[in-house]
Amino acid sequence: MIEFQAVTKRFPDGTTAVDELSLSVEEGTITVFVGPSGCGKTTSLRMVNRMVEPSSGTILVGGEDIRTPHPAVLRRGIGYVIQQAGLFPHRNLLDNIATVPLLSGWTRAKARARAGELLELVGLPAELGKRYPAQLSGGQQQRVGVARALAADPPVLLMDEPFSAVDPVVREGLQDELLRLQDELDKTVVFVTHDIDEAVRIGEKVAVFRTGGLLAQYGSPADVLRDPADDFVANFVGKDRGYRGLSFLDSTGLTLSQVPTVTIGAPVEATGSEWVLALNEQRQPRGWRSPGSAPSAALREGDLHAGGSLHGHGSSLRGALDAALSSPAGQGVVVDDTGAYLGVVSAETVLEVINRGSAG
Ligand SMILES: Nc1ncnc2c1ncn2[C@@H]1O[C@H](COP(=O)(O)OP(=O)(O)OP(=O)(O)O)[C@@H](O)[C@H]1O
Repeated sequence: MIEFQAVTKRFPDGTTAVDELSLSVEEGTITVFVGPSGCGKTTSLRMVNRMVEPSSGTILVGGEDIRTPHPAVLRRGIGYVIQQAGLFPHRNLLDNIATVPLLSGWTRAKARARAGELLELVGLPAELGKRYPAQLSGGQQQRVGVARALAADPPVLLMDEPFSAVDPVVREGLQDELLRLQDELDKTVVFVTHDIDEAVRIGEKVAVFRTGGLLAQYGSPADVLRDPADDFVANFVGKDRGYRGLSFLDSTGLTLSQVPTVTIGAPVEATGSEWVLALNEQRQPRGWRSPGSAPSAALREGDLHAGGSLHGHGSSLRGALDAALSSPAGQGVVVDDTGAYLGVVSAETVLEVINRGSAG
Protein backbone atom coordinates (compact mmCIF):
# COMPACT_ATOMS: atom_id res chain seq x y z
CA MET A 1 0.00 0.00 0.00
CA ILE A 2 2.85 2.38 0.89
CA GLU A 3 6.13 1.47 -0.65
CA PHE A 4 9.44 3.16 0.11
CA GLN A 5 11.96 2.30 -2.59
CA ALA A 6 15.54 3.26 -1.66
CA VAL A 7 14.38 6.60 -0.28
CA THR A 8 17.04 9.01 0.98
CA LYS A 9 16.62 12.46 2.48
CA ARG A 10 19.62 14.69 2.77
CA PHE A 11 19.00 18.20 4.11
CA PRO A 12 20.91 21.18 2.65
CA ASP A 13 23.15 21.33 5.74
CA GLY A 14 24.40 17.84 4.87
CA THR A 15 22.38 15.89 7.47
CA THR A 16 21.29 12.51 6.16
CA ALA A 17 17.94 12.09 7.91
CA VAL A 18 16.86 8.96 6.01
CA ASP A 19 19.29 6.64 4.29
CA GLU A 20 18.15 4.32 1.47
CA LEU A 21 14.91 3.30 3.16
CA SER A 22 13.17 0.39 1.46
CA LEU A 23 10.05 -0.91 3.15
CA SER A 24 6.45 -1.87 2.32
CA VAL A 25 3.62 -0.90 4.60
CA GLU A 26 0.78 -3.39 4.14
CA GLU A 27 -2.73 -2.22 3.41
CA GLY A 28 -5.09 -2.12 6.40
CA THR A 29 -2.37 -2.49 9.04
CA ILE A 30 -0.91 -0.27 11.72
CA THR A 31 2.81 0.00 11.09
CA VAL A 32 4.89 1.78 13.70
CA PHE A 33 8.15 3.62 13.02
CA VAL A 34 10.09 3.59 16.28
CA GLY A 35 13.59 4.59 17.29
CA PRO A 36 15.57 7.09 19.33
CA SER A 37 15.29 10.83 18.76
CA GLY A 38 16.74 12.08 15.49
CA CYS A 39 16.77 8.75 13.64
CA GLY A 40 14.57 9.94 10.78
CA LYS A 41 11.11 8.66 11.72
CA THR A 42 9.30 11.96 11.26
CA THR A 43 11.15 12.77 8.06
CA SER A 44 10.19 9.34 6.65
CA LEU A 45 6.55 9.94 7.57
CA ARG A 46 6.43 13.46 6.16
CA MET A 47 7.84 12.32 2.85
CA VAL A 48 4.69 10.21 2.33
CA ASN A 49 2.44 13.29 2.12
CA ARG A 50 5.18 15.40 0.49
CA MET A 51 5.64 17.77 3.37
CA VAL A 52 9.28 16.80 2.87
CA GLU A 53 10.58 15.92 -0.60
CA PRO A 54 12.93 12.92 -0.87
CA SER A 55 16.42 13.61 -2.22
CA SER A 56 16.31 10.31 -4.10
CA GLY A 57 14.23 7.19 -4.31
CA THR A 58 10.52 6.66 -4.92
CA ILE A 59 7.46 6.40 -2.72
CA LEU A 60 4.30 4.72 -3.99
CA VAL A 61 0.92 5.01 -2.30
CA GLY A 62 -1.67 2.54 -3.60
CA GLY A 63 0.69 1.73 -6.46
CA GLU A 64 0.96 5.36 -7.61
CA ASP A 65 4.11 7.47 -7.40
CA ILE A 66 3.32 10.27 -4.95
CA ARG A 67 4.83 12.79 -7.39
CA THR A 68 2.01 12.14 -9.90
CA PRO A 69 -0.98 13.83 -8.22
CA HIS A 70 -0.92 17.46 -7.13
CA PRO A 71 0.27 17.59 -3.47
CA ALA A 72 -3.10 18.99 -2.34
CA VAL A 73 -4.92 16.08 -4.00
CA LEU A 74 -2.45 13.57 -2.55
CA ARG A 75 -2.98 14.97 0.96
CA ARG A 76 -6.75 14.65 0.77
CA GLY A 77 -6.27 10.89 0.62
CA ILE A 78 -3.88 10.93 3.57
CA GLY A 79 -5.04 11.90 7.07
CA TYR A 80 -2.35 13.46 9.25
CA VAL A 81 -2.34 13.59 13.05
CA ILE A 82 0.39 15.34 15.02
CA GLN A 83 1.39 15.79 18.64
CA GLN A 84 -0.92 18.15 20.56
CA ALA A 85 -3.49 17.65 17.82
CA GLY A 86 -2.58 20.87 15.95
CA LEU A 87 -6.19 22.08 15.99
CA PHE A 88 -7.11 25.56 14.79
CA PRO A 89 -7.67 27.49 18.05
CA HIS A 90 -10.27 29.92 16.66
CA ARG A 91 -12.51 27.31 15.08
CA ASN A 92 -14.94 25.22 17.09
CA LEU A 93 -14.54 21.45 17.03
CA LEU A 94 -17.10 20.81 14.29
CA ASP A 95 -15.41 23.34 12.02
CA ASN A 96 -11.99 21.93 12.85
CA ILE A 97 -13.12 18.43 11.89
CA ALA A 98 -14.94 19.68 8.78
CA THR A 99 -11.82 21.41 7.39
CA VAL A 100 -10.84 18.87 4.73
CA PRO A 101 -14.40 17.96 3.61
CA LEU A 102 -15.05 21.69 3.07
CA LEU A 103 -11.85 22.01 1.06
CA SER A 104 -13.02 19.03 -0.98
CA GLY A 105 -16.20 20.91 -1.90
CA TRP A 106 -18.74 19.40 0.51
CA THR A 107 -21.61 21.66 1.57
CA ARG A 108 -21.27 23.16 5.05
CA ALA A 109 -24.30 21.21 6.30
CA LYS A 110 -22.99 17.88 5.05
CA ALA A 111 -19.48 18.56 6.40
CA ARG A 112 -20.83 19.51 9.84
CA ALA A 113 -23.09 16.47 9.99
CA ARG A 114 -20.11 14.27 9.18
CA ALA A 115 -18.06 16.10 11.83
CA GLY A 116 -20.74 15.32 14.43
CA GLU A 117 -20.65 11.63 13.52
CA LEU A 118 -16.88 11.60 13.76
CA LEU A 119 -16.90 13.18 17.21
CA GLU A 120 -19.00 10.26 18.41
CA LEU A 121 -16.83 7.77 16.54
CA VAL A 122 -13.78 8.93 18.52
CA GLY A 123 -15.71 8.70 21.78
CA LEU A 124 -16.72 12.32 22.38
CA PRO A 125 -20.31 13.54 22.85
CA ALA A 126 -21.65 15.49 19.85
CA GLU A 127 -22.59 18.37 22.22
CA LEU A 128 -18.88 19.20 22.48
CA GLY A 129 -18.92 20.25 18.82
CA LYS A 130 -19.51 23.92 19.63
CA ARG A 131 -16.55 24.14 21.97
CA TYR A 132 -13.15 25.52 21.10
CA PRO A 133 -9.95 23.44 21.42
CA ALA A 134 -8.76 25.32 24.53
CA GLN A 135 -11.90 24.14 26.33
CA LEU A 136 -10.86 20.48 26.05
CA SER A 137 -8.36 18.28 27.91
CA GLY A 138 -5.22 17.16 26.08
CA GLY A 139 -6.67 13.67 25.56
CA GLN A 140 -9.90 15.09 24.15
CA GLN A 141 -7.97 17.34 21.78
CA GLN A 142 -6.05 14.34 20.53
CA ARG A 143 -9.33 12.55 19.80
CA VAL A 144 -10.52 15.56 17.83
CA GLY A 145 -7.21 15.51 15.94
CA VAL A 146 -7.92 11.90 14.96
CA ALA A 147 -11.51 12.77 13.97
CA ARG A 148 -10.25 15.61 11.79
CA ALA A 149 -7.76 13.32 10.07
CA LEU A 150 -10.54 10.80 9.35
CA ALA A 151 -13.04 13.39 8.08
CA ALA A 152 -12.58 12.83 4.36
CA ASP A 153 -12.33 9.06 4.94
CA PRO A 154 -8.75 8.80 3.63
CA PRO A 155 -7.40 5.28 3.13
CA VAL A 156 -4.10 6.29 4.74
CA LEU A 157 -3.49 7.83 8.15
CA LEU A 158 -0.11 9.24 9.20
CA MET A 159 0.27 9.77 12.93
CA ASP A 160 3.35 11.55 14.30
CA GLU A 161 3.80 10.99 18.05
CA PRO A 162 0.07 11.69 18.41
CA PHE A 163 -0.20 10.60 22.04
CA SER A 164 3.15 11.80 23.44
CA ALA A 165 1.86 14.91 25.14
CA VAL A 166 -0.73 13.22 27.38
CA ASP A 167 -0.22 11.37 30.65
CA PRO A 168 0.31 7.59 30.60
CA VAL A 169 -3.22 6.64 31.66
CA VAL A 170 -4.93 8.86 29.07
CA ARG A 171 -2.38 7.65 26.59
CA GLU A 172 -3.33 4.01 27.10
CA GLY A 173 -6.98 4.97 26.64
CA LEU A 174 -6.14 6.67 23.35
CA GLN A 175 -4.15 3.66 22.18
CA ASP A 176 -7.10 1.36 22.95
CA GLU A 177 -9.38 3.74 21.12
CA LEU A 178 -7.13 3.71 18.07
CA LEU A 179 -7.11 -0.10 18.05
CA ARG A 180 -10.91 -0.15 18.35
CA LEU A 181 -11.28 2.39 15.54
CA GLN A 182 -8.88 0.46 13.36
CA ASP A 183 -10.95 -2.71 13.82
CA GLU A 184 -13.86 -0.79 12.40
CA LEU A 185 -12.13 1.31 9.73
CA ASP A 186 -9.23 -0.79 8.42
CA LYS A 187 -7.04 2.15 7.45
CA THR A 188 -3.42 1.88 6.46
CA VAL A 189 -1.82 3.62 9.43
CA VAL A 190 1.79 4.69 9.84
CA PHE A 191 2.44 5.72 13.43
CA VAL A 192 5.65 7.35 14.68
CA THR A 193 6.76 7.03 18.29
CA HIS A 194 10.01 6.86 20.26
CA ASP A 195 8.31 4.62 22.83
CA ILE A 196 8.91 0.92 22.24
CA ASP A 197 6.07 -0.04 24.60
CA GLU A 198 3.64 2.00 22.55
CA ALA A 199 5.08 0.49 19.36
CA VAL A 200 4.62 -3.13 20.41
CA ARG A 201 1.21 -2.39 21.88
CA ILE A 202 -0.39 -0.94 18.78
CA GLY A 203 1.80 -2.05 15.86
CA GLU A 204 1.05 -5.06 13.71
CA LYS A 205 4.43 -4.35 12.17
CA VAL A 206 7.26 -2.39 13.76
CA ALA A 207 10.10 -0.68 11.89
CA VAL A 208 13.00 0.08 14.24
CA PHE A 209 15.16 2.99 13.01
CA ARG A 210 18.70 3.73 14.11
CA THR A 211 20.56 7.02 14.15
CA GLY A 212 21.58 8.06 10.66
CA GLY A 213 18.17 7.23 9.23
CA LEU A 214 18.85 3.53 8.78
CA LEU A 215 16.27 0.80 9.14
CA ALA A 216 17.56 -1.61 11.80
CA GLN A 217 14.72 -4.15 11.78
CA TYR A 218 11.26 -4.55 10.32
CA GLY A 219 8.93 -7.24 11.62
CA SER A 220 6.09 -8.13 13.95
CA PRO A 221 6.38 -6.88 17.55
CA ALA A 222 6.88 -10.47 18.69
CA ASP A 223 9.80 -10.92 16.26
CA VAL A 224 11.45 -7.69 17.33
CA LEU A 225 11.17 -8.59 21.02
CA ARG A 226 12.12 -12.25 20.69
CA ASP A 227 14.70 -12.02 17.98
CA PRO A 228 16.30 -8.56 17.77
CA ALA A 229 18.36 -8.17 14.59
CA ASP A 230 21.43 -6.83 16.42
CA ASP A 231 22.72 -5.27 19.64
CA PHE A 232 21.29 -1.88 18.79
CA VAL A 233 17.75 -3.28 18.54
CA ALA A 234 18.25 -5.48 21.61
CA ASN A 235 19.33 -2.44 23.63
CA PHE A 236 16.59 -0.29 22.26
CA VAL A 237 13.79 -2.73 23.06
CA GLY A 238 15.20 -3.03 26.58
CA LYS A 239 16.32 -5.65 29.03
CA ASP A 240 12.82 -6.79 29.97
CA ARG A 241 11.97 -7.67 26.41
CA GLY A 242 11.50 -11.33 27.37
CA TYR A 243 8.80 -10.32 29.81
CA ARG A 244 7.17 -7.99 27.30
CA GLY A 245 7.29 -10.72 24.67
CA LEU A 246 4.81 -12.63 26.84
CA SER A 247 2.17 -10.18 25.59
CA PHE A 248 2.15 -12.13 22.35
CA LEU A 249 1.61 -15.58 23.86
CA ASP A 250 -1.96 -16.42 24.67
CA SER A 251 -2.85 -18.17 27.89
CA THR A 252 -5.65 -20.51 26.83
CA GLY A 253 -3.47 -23.54 27.66
CA LEU A 254 -3.06 -22.55 31.33
CA THR A 255 -4.55 -24.99 33.80
CA LEU A 256 -6.56 -23.18 36.44
CA SER A 257 -6.68 -24.22 40.11
CA GLN A 258 -9.35 -23.38 42.65
CA VAL A 259 -9.09 -21.62 46.01
CA PRO A 260 -11.73 -21.38 48.76
CA THR A 261 -14.11 -18.45 48.24
CA VAL A 262 -16.52 -16.48 50.41
CA THR A 263 -19.18 -13.90 49.57
CA ILE A 264 -19.17 -10.28 50.70
CA GLY A 265 -21.96 -9.69 53.24
CA ALA A 266 -22.22 -13.37 54.24
CA PRO A 267 -21.11 -14.74 57.64
CA VAL A 268 -17.56 -16.16 57.55
CA GLU A 269 -15.57 -18.45 59.81
CA ALA A 270 -11.98 -17.83 60.87
CA THR A 271 -9.54 -18.65 58.06
CA GLY A 272 -7.00 -21.41 58.56
CA SER A 273 -3.61 -21.34 56.92
CA GLU A 274 -4.94 -20.51 53.46
CA TRP A 275 -5.81 -17.29 51.70
CA VAL A 276 -9.53 -17.08 50.87
CA LEU A 277 -10.86 -15.14 47.91
CA ALA A 278 -13.82 -12.83 48.52
CA LEU A 279 -16.40 -12.44 45.74
CA ASN A 280 -19.40 -10.18 45.37
CA GLU A 281 -22.89 -11.39 44.41
CA GLN A 282 -21.89 -11.41 40.73
CA ARG A 283 -18.94 -13.66 41.68
CA GLN A 284 -16.47 -10.88 40.84
CA PRO A 285 -13.30 -10.91 42.98
CA ARG A 286 -13.14 -8.09 45.53
CA GLY A 287 -10.02 -9.00 47.56
CA TRP A 288 -8.49 -11.66 49.80
CA ARG A 289 -8.93 -12.74 53.43
CA SER A 290 -5.50 -13.47 54.83
CA PRO A 291 -4.66 -16.65 56.76
CA GLY A 292 -5.66 -16.39 60.43
CA SER A 293 -8.49 -13.85 59.88
CA ALA A 294 -11.13 -13.69 62.64
CA PRO A 295 -14.72 -14.87 62.05
CA SER A 296 -17.33 -12.24 61.20
CA ALA A 297 -21.16 -12.12 61.09
CA ALA A 298 -21.02 -10.32 57.74
CA LEU A 299 -17.87 -10.03 55.65
CA ARG A 300 -17.11 -6.41 54.69
CA GLU A 301 -14.88 -5.20 51.87
CA GLY A 302 -12.93 -3.14 54.39
CA ASP A 303 -11.74 -6.39 56.04
CA LEU A 304 -10.02 -7.58 52.86
CA HIS A 305 -6.53 -7.30 51.39
CA ALA A 306 -6.69 -5.57 48.03
CA GLY A 307 -6.27 -8.10 45.25
CA GLY A 308 -3.65 -8.02 42.53
CA SER A 309 -4.37 -7.44 38.87
CA LEU A 310 -7.04 -9.69 37.35
CA HIS A 311 -6.33 -11.84 34.35
CA GLY A 312 -8.95 -12.18 31.62
CA HIS A 313 -9.14 -15.85 30.63
CA GLY A 314 -7.32 -16.50 27.36
CA SER A 315 -5.60 -13.11 27.15
CA SER A 316 -1.81 -12.87 27.17
CA LEU A 317 0.60 -14.78 29.39
CA ARG A 318 2.02 -11.42 30.46
CA GLY A 319 -1.30 -10.58 32.11
CA ALA A 320 -1.39 -14.01 33.77
CA LEU A 321 2.12 -13.61 35.16
CA ASP A 322 1.38 -10.09 36.33
CA ALA A 323 -1.77 -11.28 38.10
CA ALA A 324 0.20 -14.00 39.90
CA LEU A 325 3.08 -11.73 40.88
CA SER A 326 0.82 -8.92 42.11
CA SER A 327 -1.50 -11.12 44.16
CA PRO A 328 -1.00 -11.08 47.95
CA ALA A 329 -1.87 -14.78 47.92
CA GLY A 330 0.67 -15.62 45.20
CA GLN A 331 -2.26 -16.77 43.07
CA GLY A 332 -3.33 -14.71 40.06
CA VAL A 333 -7.10 -14.51 39.79
CA VAL A 334 -8.55 -15.43 36.39
CA VAL A 335 -11.92 -14.02 35.37
CA ASP A 336 -14.31 -14.45 32.45
CA ASP A 337 -15.72 -11.76 30.14
CA THR A 338 -18.15 -10.59 32.81
CA GLY A 339 -15.37 -10.28 35.39
CA ALA A 340 -16.58 -13.37 37.27
CA TYR A 341 -14.12 -15.68 39.04
CA LEU A 342 -12.97 -18.75 37.08
CA GLY A 343 -9.90 -19.94 38.98
CA VAL A 344 -6.35 -19.02 39.88
CA VAL A 345 -2.84 -19.48 38.47
CA SER A 346 0.51 -19.36 40.21
CA ALA A 347 3.62 -17.82 38.69
CA GLU A 348 5.12 -21.33 38.55
CA THR A 349 2.24 -22.53 36.37
CA VAL A 350 2.76 -19.63 33.98
CA LEU A 351 6.50 -20.33 33.83
CA GLU A 352 5.84 -24.01 33.05
CA VAL A 353 3.72 -22.97 30.08
CA ILE A 354 6.45 -20.57 28.94
CA ASN A 355 9.01 -23.36 29.25
CA ARG A 356 6.85 -25.64 27.13
CA GLY A 357 7.27 -22.91 24.51
CA SER A 358 3.60 -22.20 23.88
CA ALA A 359 0.31 -21.97 25.68
CA GLY A 360 -1.64 -23.80 22.98
N1 LIG B 1 14.78 20.80 8.10
C1 LIG B 1 15.86 20.16 8.54
N2 LIG B 1 17.10 20.58 8.26
C2 LIG B 1 18.20 19.93 8.67
N3 LIG B 1 18.16 18.79 9.41
C3 LIG B 1 16.95 18.32 9.73
C4 LIG B 1 15.75 18.96 9.33
N4 LIG B 1 14.70 18.23 9.80
C5 LIG B 1 15.24 17.19 10.48
N5 LIG B 1 16.59 17.25 10.43
C6 LIG B 1 17.54 16.30 11.02
O1 LIG B 1 17.28 15.02 10.45
C7 LIG B 1 17.44 13.99 11.43
C8 LIG B 1 16.15 13.20 11.53
O2 LIG B 1 15.12 14.01 12.05
P1 LIG B 1 13.66 13.48 12.32
O3 LIG B 1 12.85 14.61 12.87
O4 LIG B 1 13.16 12.78 11.13
O5 LIG B 1 13.94 12.41 13.46
P2 LIG B 1 12.96 11.66 14.43
O6 LIG B 1 13.43 10.27 14.47
O7 LIG B 1 11.55 11.90 14.02
O8 LIG B 1 13.26 12.36 15.80
P3 LIG B 1 12.32 12.90 16.96
O9 LIG B 1 11.74 11.70 17.63
O10 LIG B 1 13.26 13.66 17.84
O11 LIG B 1 11.30 13.77 16.28
C9 LIG B 1 17.83 14.70 12.71
O12 LIG B 1 19.24 14.66 12.82
C10 LIG B 1 17.34 16.10 12.50
O13 LIG B 1 18.12 17.02 13.24
